[in-house]
Amino acid sequence: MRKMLPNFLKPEALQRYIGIMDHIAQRHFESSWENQREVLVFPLSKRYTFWLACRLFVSVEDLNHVAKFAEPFDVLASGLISVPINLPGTPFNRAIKASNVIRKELMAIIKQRKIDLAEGKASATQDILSHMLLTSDENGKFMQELDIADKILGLLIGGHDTASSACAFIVKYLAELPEIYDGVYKEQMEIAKSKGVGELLNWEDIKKMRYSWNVACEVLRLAPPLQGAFREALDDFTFNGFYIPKGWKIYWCANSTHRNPKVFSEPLKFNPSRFEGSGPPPYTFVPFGGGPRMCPGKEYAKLEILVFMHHLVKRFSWDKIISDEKIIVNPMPVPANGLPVRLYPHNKT
Ligand code: HEM
Repeated sequence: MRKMLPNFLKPEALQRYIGIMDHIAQRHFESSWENQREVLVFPLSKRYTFWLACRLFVSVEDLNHVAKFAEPFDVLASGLISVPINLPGTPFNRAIKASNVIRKELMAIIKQRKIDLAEGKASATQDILSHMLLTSDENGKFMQELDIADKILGLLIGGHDTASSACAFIVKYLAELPEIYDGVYKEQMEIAKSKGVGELLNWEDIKKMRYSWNVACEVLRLAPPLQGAFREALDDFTFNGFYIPKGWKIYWCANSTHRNPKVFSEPLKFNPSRFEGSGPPPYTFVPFGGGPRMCPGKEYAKLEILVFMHHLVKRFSWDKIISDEKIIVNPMPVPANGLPVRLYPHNKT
């Protein structure tokens, strides 16, 4: 299944979802940002990415239904990195119970979808669930319902706090760097102005968002949502004078890799031009990991981040309410106070 995941999340498969992302982003900004003088960015960016995931993975769009997932999901997320003691009341135990609630809800959706597909009431391309139900592996075998529920749960977990952390940090850096904000604003307004009334974003528009993506990459370099991951040494080797025996677990770290001055001159300086042309050499910029276990959600994340940036800068400029807000890492980097900002709508300034 790990081999099949990229099939559901590769750019060709995701292109058809850009319009839906645009539509959900529009509804999100209308309901949660517009007509507000101040907002708390981090909870809102989480709401945006979770709503998108519910819609794109399993066609759950109604906010009451989204909330049915969101509540147990928060419990699950807070128990993900916890002491694995399965006793009543422990975060680990609560996370297991919450994952069972979500799995049950997903199973009901999957069963209903199978019926709807058979009766022609659901479409093969409406979301990733339909795609999974209708795709077989190289031996013609289809996935079991429980397997699909687990894969979707895995995608929800993988994509939950990561992309929302990236969106929140984009808001932070754009507030701090007006000239970078101007570049993103100019690029996104050119795209916005080229669209007819009610016309949704498409793949061609995404391809024009080059500068915005360079900015997002620079944010991911300086504030990678995942700090790293484990690998196992397949053979004995020596690194920087340290002998590592076969079988040892090794932790690779995105933060220190991204601040290597031999690759990124003035590593603490925000400079999106590092990503122009062919960008940094392989394995030096690793917010999504690398090698065979690289994040399968990379392209999906890219689309949701760019659609977020489009809607954000098209509507507002903003400034931070707490100029020196601290960043805590738990386990993702998050602004300690949730990043409160003051909004300045373009049409009212
Ligand atoms: C900015 C957003 C994201 C970042 C920075 C990120 C980063 C990562 C990283 C560093 C890994 C570990 C890769 C490795 O070990 O080499 C990973 C794994 C994973 N990610 Fe993402 N991710 C993001 C968004 C997403 C999204 C949106 C999804 C789902 C649609 C997703 C699904 C997954 C899954 C399922 C894995 C586990 C893959 C495996 O174990 O083989 N991620 N991600």
